[in-house]
Amino acid sequence: MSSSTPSAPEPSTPAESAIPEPEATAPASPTDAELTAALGSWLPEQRWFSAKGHTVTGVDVLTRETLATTADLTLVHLLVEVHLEGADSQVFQVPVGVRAEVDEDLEPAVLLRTDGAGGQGGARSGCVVYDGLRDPSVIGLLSDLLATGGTGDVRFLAVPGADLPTGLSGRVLGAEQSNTSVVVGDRFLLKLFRRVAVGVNPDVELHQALGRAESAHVATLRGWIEADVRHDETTLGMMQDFVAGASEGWTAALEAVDAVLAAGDLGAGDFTGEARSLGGAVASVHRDLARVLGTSIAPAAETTAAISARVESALPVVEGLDAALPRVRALIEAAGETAVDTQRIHGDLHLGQVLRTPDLWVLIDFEGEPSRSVDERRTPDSPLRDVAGMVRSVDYAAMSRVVDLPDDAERVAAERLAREWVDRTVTAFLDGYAEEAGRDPRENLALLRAYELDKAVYEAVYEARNRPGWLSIPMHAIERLADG
Ligand SMILES: Nc1ncnc2c1ncn2[C@@H]1O[C@H](COP(=O)(O)OP(=O)(O)O)[C@@H](O)[C@H]1O
Ligand SMILES: O=P(O)(O)O[C@H]1O[C@H](CO)[C@@H](O[C@H]2O[C@H](CO)[C@@H](O)[C@H](O)[C@H]2O)[C@H](O)[C@H]1O
Repeated sequence: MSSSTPSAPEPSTPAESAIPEPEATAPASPTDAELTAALGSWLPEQRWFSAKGHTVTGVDVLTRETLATTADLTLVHLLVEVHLEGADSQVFQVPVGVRAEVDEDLEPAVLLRTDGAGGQGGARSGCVVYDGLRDPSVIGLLSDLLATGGTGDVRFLAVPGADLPTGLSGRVLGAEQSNTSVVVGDRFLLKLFRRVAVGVNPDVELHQALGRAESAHVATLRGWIEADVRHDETTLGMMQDFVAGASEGWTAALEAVDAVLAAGDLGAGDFTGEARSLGGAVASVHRDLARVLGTSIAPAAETTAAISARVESALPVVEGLDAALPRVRALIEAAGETAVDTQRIHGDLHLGQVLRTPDLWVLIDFEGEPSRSVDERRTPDSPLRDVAGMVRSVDYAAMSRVVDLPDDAERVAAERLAREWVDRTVTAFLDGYAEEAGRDPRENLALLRAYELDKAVYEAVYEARNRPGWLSIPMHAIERLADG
């Protein structure tokens, strides 16, 4: 990919471009001033806007590049810097479509309508600017650029032999998450990172490494999009095979929990077989990452200091966290006595990051926690962090189904059943991991618990900012962990 990842395959040479040349009839472009004014109110409403909870004090267009122009559509790539009160600014990627007018189905994606007044260089007609990733034609243009190799400031690079066809169109995936993923031609999954973290994104780097290891538990990487941001090569997106016919681990786990709660019987939603094979898949991916990218040892004190720092920084954001503080500190201290085996890991593993195909589990989204810097995310860490992430997620799946129940005897019974389901499922997951890894994560229980706590604190901050109705899920987990 770059000088910073020397073993990565070189991108393939661009073929003849399928992107049409600009045409005279293309719609007018908005000015930067129009864009920044509109983005100031539009960005905070987006699910992927990671600066929620901060007041936006200003928006600057950092870079603006027209990527493609057809008769009725201009695709403009924007990197925008959002200035925040009392916090560091954040950079977001916003590819926009510009048309003279849009169909009804694109109305919800509209960011700005100009009336044509205020344009630079004389009169111009009005235009509609909208979130490009909602438009199948825009997705098609991005995919064509990957297939043919875009050579502007935003670079489109295909993995050698990727053999990407042109002329595909796309659709946005239902659920918006930290980033925006679209399906292209029902064959590929194109993900555009929304908050741009300067540097090479671990999602591309680790997919490349696991490709070299021929891991069966990841989708094949086909290409990526990058640009220099503040002089550093920075990943903006990636294209990989779309895993067809797969169900998300989160959905599968919820179905099992629902069956248990509806029947009042653990046997009705047994997830232990799935959890066991999931544990095996995670262990297999860890082994491959260690083999290709190496291992190291870190003093446990470094790990516990980082967890303590996370807890401290969460205190002002998460109301009530301070009540558990002395017990939380004791839990963290207990983990600080041994050295930690480290390697590259997934970094943000949960049930929403695993896909169940008829044959096996596939792990996705190796980006790490989006709120960390790229350097932090690329630092080797204990595989127990991933194990803890999945343990927390099993708890989430069960508790998300009881969190909204009225506070009565029925809820108490449901909670008890849900907790038993969690215990069984977690045990099976850890058994499956131990069997494949040849090493049981429970051998270092104090460290495993410290990572669970770390994740629960991260989740508490995440929920406080994004889903306050679910805040009690990680808060209860913190209480349980703190109580030993
Ligand atoms: N290779 C793939 N094949 C099929 N679906 C995928 C693939 N990768 C991701 N997805 C789907 O896209 C969603 C978002 O992908 P993810 O990488 O987790 O994005 P984010 O960084 O926004 O969390 C996932 O929850 C999953 O349902
Ligand atoms: O969108 P990402 O995949 O990058 O992850 C972020 O959002 C997740 C929520 O979608 C959040 O995960 C938390 O909720 C999940 C259920 O929605 C649950 O499975 C996870 O265990 C829980 O941590 C994740 O932490 C955040 O980084």
